[in-house]
Amino acid sequence: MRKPDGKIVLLGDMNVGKTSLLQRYMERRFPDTVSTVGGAFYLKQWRSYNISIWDTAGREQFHGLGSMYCRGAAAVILTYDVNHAQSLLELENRFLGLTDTASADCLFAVVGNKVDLSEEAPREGGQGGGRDPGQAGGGSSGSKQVQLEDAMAFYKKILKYKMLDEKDVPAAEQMCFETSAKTGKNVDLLFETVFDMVVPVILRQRAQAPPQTVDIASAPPPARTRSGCCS
Ligand SMILES: Nc1nc2c(ncn2[C@@H]2O[C@H](COP(=O)(O)OP(=O)(O)OP(=O)(O)O)[C@@H](O)[C@H]2O)c(=O)[nH]1
Ligand SMILES: [Mg+2]
Repeated sequence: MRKPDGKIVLLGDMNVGKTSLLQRYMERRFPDTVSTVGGAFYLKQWRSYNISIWDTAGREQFHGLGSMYCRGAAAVILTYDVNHAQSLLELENRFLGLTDTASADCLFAVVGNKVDLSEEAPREGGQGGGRDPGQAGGGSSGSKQVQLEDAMAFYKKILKYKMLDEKDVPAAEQMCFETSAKTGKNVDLLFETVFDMVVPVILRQRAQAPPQTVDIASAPPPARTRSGCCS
C-alpha cells in the first residue's frame, strides 16, 4: 500500500456524527453506528493523491489520543451538532488544543451536522439522531441551537488561536458547513472542498520534507560483518 500523501482528521464531541459523515461520503449510506473506540481511517484517492481520513472518538476517555491522530494533519474537520450548542463550545474548550500537533499550515473546516433534525417540524419533547440523549454530547433536541454565524465566529477564534491572518487562509464562508449525514446534504461539498484545498498543503509538505533518496556515491562503505551460524 502506498504511503498516504496527506492526512485529514475529524474531531468533535461524541454523538455529533463524525463516523456517520464519513460513512455517508465513503460508502454512500447512513448505517447505524456505534460510538467509535480509539480511531479508524479511510483512504481516499483524490486526483493523483492518496489521502487518509481519520475518524476519532469523541468520548472523553479517548481524549488523550486526539493530539496523536492530529500529528502532521493537513486539515482538521471540527464537527458539532447544530441542535446541541454545547458541542460547539466543546470544540473550543476541548478539541482545538489537540490540533497543536497538526501541520503548521493545517486547514480548518467547521461543520455543523444533523441539520435534517432542525429542518423537520419540531416534535413535542422530541429527541432524535442520538444514541443516548442522557450522556454528555448526547441527544439533539431537533431545534436548531447553533447558527452558521456562530460557527463562523468560532472559525475566527481558530485563526486567532493559531495566530493566522485572515488574509492568508480561506474565508470563514468557505470553511463553515452545515451538513446532514442522514440526508447527505452538503456532505460531498464538505469533503471535496477540503480535498481540493488540501492538495497545495500536501505539495508544500512534500517540498519541505527531507529527501527520501540516498546518494549511494557519497554513502560510507558498509562495515564488514561476519555471517554464519553461531554454533
Ligand atoms: N438525524 C441525524 N442523525 C445523525 C446524523 N449524523 C449522525 N446521526 C446519528 O447520531 C448518532 C451518533 O452518530 P455517530 O456518527 O456515531 O457520532 P460520532 O460523532 O462518530 O460519535 P463518537 O464516535 O462517539 O465520537 C447516531 O445515532 C447517528 O445515526 C445526521 O446528520 N442526522
Ligand atoms: Mg464515531
